Amino acid sequence: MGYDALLWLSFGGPEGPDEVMPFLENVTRGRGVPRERLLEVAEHYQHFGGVSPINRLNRAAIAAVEKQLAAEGLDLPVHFGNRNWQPMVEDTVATMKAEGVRRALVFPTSAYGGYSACRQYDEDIERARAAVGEAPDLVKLRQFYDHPLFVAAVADAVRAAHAELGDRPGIRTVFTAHSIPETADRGSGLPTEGGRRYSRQIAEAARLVAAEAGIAEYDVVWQSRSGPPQIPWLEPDIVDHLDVLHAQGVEAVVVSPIGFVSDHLEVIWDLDNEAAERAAEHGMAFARASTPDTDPRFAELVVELIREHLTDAPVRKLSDFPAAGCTLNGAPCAVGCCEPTKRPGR
Ligand SMILES: CC1=C(CCC(=O)O)c2cc3nc(cc4[nH]c(cc5[nH]c(cc1n2)c(C)c5CCC(=O)O)c(CCC(=O)O)c4C)C(CCC(=O)O)=C3C
Ligand SMILES: [Fe+2]
Repeated sequence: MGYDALLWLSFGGPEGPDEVMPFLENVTRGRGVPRERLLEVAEHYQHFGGVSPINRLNRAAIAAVEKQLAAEGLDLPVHFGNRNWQPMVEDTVATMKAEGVRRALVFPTSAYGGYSACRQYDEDIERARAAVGEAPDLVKLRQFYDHPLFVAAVADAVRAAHAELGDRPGIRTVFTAHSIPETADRGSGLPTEGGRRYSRQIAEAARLVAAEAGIAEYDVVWQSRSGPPQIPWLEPDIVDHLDVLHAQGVEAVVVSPIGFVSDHLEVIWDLDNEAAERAAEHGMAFARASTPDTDPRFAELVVELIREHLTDAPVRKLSDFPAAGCTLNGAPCAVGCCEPTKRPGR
């Protein structure tokens, strides 16, 4: 059961003003996102000099994982490729092939199931392999939203944000994730599960983190809605929700972007900017919990997911939902695909 590399597969983001529009065109190709929305989002990027932090954050997380691999005596070179911007995954897989990689594990930088968070990364794998020809076999690691290390890292970040607000009584904790179209959510996961894999996993992760952090009252809301306004997406939006909380007399909020692993542009714009501003308008105290990628447990988590595959270890997870996301060469998830005996590429 040999693997000779790890492919770190992420979303990608621009690294200069001229890269913003071509990046956005890659993201939204054929997805019916209105032009006005694109221009508005381009403004968010230009506000930061056209540079998304996402590539830098991925490189830093990769460096931490490389250290952890070395510390655990695992010889697995890490290659970085993106869906939407350089380094493009097609180029990365071509390099891997040229370097003689025959079989690699893939870590996608999303903890969840659903189309945008999981299935689209399978499509990226398929596209990249097709572009290269006689490509290495690529085995994707599972979804990790309910892994104890993920839950612990997010819970500590939530605790730290509460401490920032002075641990006063009456702080409301609000978990947020990227909104997706209602139809995409309903259609996510195996039909036998009843759909809504994405929003159910988000709700489950929020429940686990709240329990770990000792928080009784919390909300799960959505952010960064895109697409034409007449199409329903998951609601409520975080900014609207702050109005509701204010009307209820809530005076302090901790916002945890549980749907993301890093402080990329959607986090720093939609939360640190828009949501924080709305909270300030209402005179509400606001603290945003950090994302888990900079926590040492994140690198440990990635290496533990790798070890599951290398050693046929059982999955370590806190929810009762079936583990999912392990696929070979971009095939869709199958029932029980992450059980040790059914894992692809054994
Ligand atoms: C579920 C989900 C995640 C979490 C899972 C994961 O992390 O993979 C995620 C992550 C991200 N989304 C990102 C950026 C964007 N997402 C967009 C558009 C969309 N996202 C969607 C969903 C998600 N997105 C959807 C259903 C659309 C509509 C168009 C389509 O169906 O594709 C658009 C287009 C403009 C707009 O309309 O907002 C942009 C620029 C960045 C990078 C930020 C940076 O640059 O730092 C990251 C990490
Ligand atoms: Fe997105």
